[in-house]
Amino acid sequence: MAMKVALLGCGVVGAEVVRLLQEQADELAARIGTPVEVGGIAVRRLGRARGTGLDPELFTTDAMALVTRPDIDLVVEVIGGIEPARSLILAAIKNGKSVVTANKALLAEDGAAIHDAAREAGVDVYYEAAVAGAIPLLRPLRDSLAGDRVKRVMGIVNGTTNFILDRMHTQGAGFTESLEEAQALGYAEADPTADVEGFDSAAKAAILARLAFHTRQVTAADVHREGITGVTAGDIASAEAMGCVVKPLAICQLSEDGSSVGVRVHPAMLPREHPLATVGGAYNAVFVEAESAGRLMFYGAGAGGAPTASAVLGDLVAVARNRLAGTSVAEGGHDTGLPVHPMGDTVTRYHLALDVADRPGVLARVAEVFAENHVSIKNVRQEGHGDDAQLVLVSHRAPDSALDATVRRLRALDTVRSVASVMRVEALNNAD
Ligand SMILES: NC(=O)C1=CN([C@@H]2O[C@H](COP(=O)(O)OP(=O)(O)OC[C@H]3O[C@@H](n4cnc5c(N)ncnc54)[C@H](O)[C@@H]3O)[C@@H](O)[C@H]2O)C=CC1
Ligand SMILES: N[C@@H](CC=O)C(=O)O
Ligand code: NA
Repeated sequence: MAMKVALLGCGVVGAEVVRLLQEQADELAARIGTPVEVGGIAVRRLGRARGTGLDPELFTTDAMALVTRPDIDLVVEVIGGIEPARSLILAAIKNGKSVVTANKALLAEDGAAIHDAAREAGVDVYYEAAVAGAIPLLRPLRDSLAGDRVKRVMGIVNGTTNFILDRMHTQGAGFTESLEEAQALGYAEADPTADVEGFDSAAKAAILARLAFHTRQVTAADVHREGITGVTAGDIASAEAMGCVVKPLAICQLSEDGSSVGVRVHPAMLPREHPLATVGGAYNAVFVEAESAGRLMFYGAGAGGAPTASAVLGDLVAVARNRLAGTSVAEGGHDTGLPVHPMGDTVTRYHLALDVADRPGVLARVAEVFAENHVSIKNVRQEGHGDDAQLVLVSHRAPDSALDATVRRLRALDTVRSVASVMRVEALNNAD
């Protein structure tokens, strides 16, 4: 007997899911062991010719009636946002349906409750598309690395912001035009503030931290978040002068004593030789460092309709197979309870460009401020002279709170006309 799928949402991702379900119907049936049939599609408005080739009778605006229909086996949620997605997913679970979703915002906020409900109902909730689109990342973290100890996950998990910064570096393009291009290509969220202010990456980082460190204690609200709207042409130029590129990073890291985790999202400078520095366009890439496995890198399309639909279909096959086998994969049952530590306790490295008065004693005074805050300087160089003098400094690793205090103190110095650029610097080798 065919498995019936209810699709919630038919936008950028949903339309591609429908296309693939139709085009690959025979392969999917062979791989699952039974055909998959679209049982209904919930949309916001009826009446548009959707070009799906499907019977118009399949479209409905009553998503709740669709997810609770007795003949539906699997629900694919690609509406996005918190409500009504949460109520629809919980209703589907309660009614014994397995769920596939691409909704990072919801999972980051309420993942624990959704997994609890799924465990209780004996159904699956799979969400590979929610982080880094097409890239197989969540199932490798959940399953393949289940026997290892993950120490750090660091990556580019937002295609829109990587696309914008890449355009700024390679074409000198402006922020607004690059964002519009990313929107036209289907990479951006419905509200692109989610991308450019780091909310999307923060949700993904929370999901990654929970899976990597087996803790239920991380939600998007716990993630230190800085968007890319403050990145200036000056930052880009400063990065290039140092042989670096600016990348939108998400970093989840176990503390040195293993008692807490740091989870942060912010733009950072990366040396050009860093593997993440070469990840251009809307591509995503994620580094995972585990005790026994060492360094692993996952790379591919992190956004866009077809790549995201590929991950949705992969999950659909997995949950359909589980259902046929009468089994489900419970997630989130074990909680290490690891809490998130404040950003100030995270050890980072800063790059600073200071517009200064070019006169004797200025460098000494700047160095003094670093020393007063127990921050060691890795290197310093002066560019220009007279009224155009700029001091460019890179610190050694120090608690973020000490680096932040250093910058605040420097801003107050008479000899520092302005702080032209402040950005964290990440490196492969974390020893210095
Ligand atoms: N576009 C991308 O590259 C990626 C998107 N995602 C996620 O996939 C999900 C969908 O994203 P997109 O397809 O890009 O968004 P979209 O905005 O293109 O599509 C969402 C669709 O849901 C419909 N919708 C809204 N409320 C509804 C309701 N109550 N009932 C039925 N339909 C409703 C909207 O009318 C729209 O057509 C989001 O959770 C997003 O974060 C994940 C990875 C990549
Ligand atoms: N808006 C997101 C889409 C994928 O999650 C992005 O740009 O990465
Ligand atoms: Na993925």
